[in-house]
Amino acid sequence: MRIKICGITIPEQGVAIARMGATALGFICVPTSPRYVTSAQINAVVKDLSVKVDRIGVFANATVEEICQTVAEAGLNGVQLHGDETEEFCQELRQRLGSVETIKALRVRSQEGLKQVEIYTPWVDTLLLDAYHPQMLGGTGTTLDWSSLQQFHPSCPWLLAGGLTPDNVLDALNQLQPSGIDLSSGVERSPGDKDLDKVAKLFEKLGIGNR
Ligand SMILES: O=C(O)c1ccccc1N[C@@H]1O[C@H](COP(=O)(O)O)[C@@H](O)[C@H]1O
Repeated sequence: MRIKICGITIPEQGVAIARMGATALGFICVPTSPRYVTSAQINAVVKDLSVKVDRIGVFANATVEEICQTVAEAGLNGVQLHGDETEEFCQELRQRLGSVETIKALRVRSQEGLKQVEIYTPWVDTLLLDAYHPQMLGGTGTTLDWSSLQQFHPSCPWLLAGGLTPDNVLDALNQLQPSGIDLSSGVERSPGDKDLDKVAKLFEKLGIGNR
């Protein structure tokens, strides 16, 4: 199962989290976020990584040009679109990015919102479900109603996000079988400052040892 730890801002923490067993590190490229990092800051993390780990940039309503520039500058191999990007936008971006993974995040407000899923699947590699929050785009710590997702079986891989913590992750995984999980605020001391004890507890709960 993929395990993405998102909102990395501090190089030593990114390196430690990758060693603990994360399969992906997420970098918030949304300027309004308290977890925002520049390409130079992402490079400072990526250059010290000694294990293979995906490097995902999180964008919201950025332009294709802005995303492609950051991907090239920061050495990302995946992008997560967390805003109101249309399926046409995903199609254009995917053509431009070639082998870089495209992940479309859907902020689920109701069962009705899940109907959007099939319009995106032809144009993205992976879907991500996050909880809807009226004021914030992401990193909210709000959980989805997992029981309502038990029939969610999209035709492409998907990541479960939204308010996951070391304490509730097994509960979520007992109800759902996502291709991966994505945690941010649930393993933090404060926005962008990861709590390595919480991250270690997460991997312990998942039965994953250091790499
Ligand atoms: O984390 C942020 O600040 C952020 C800002 C803008 C878009 C997405 C953001 N984070 C994403 O939110 C989800 C879930 O976070 P949490 O576990 O509920 O704290 C995750 O996919 C992050 O990539």
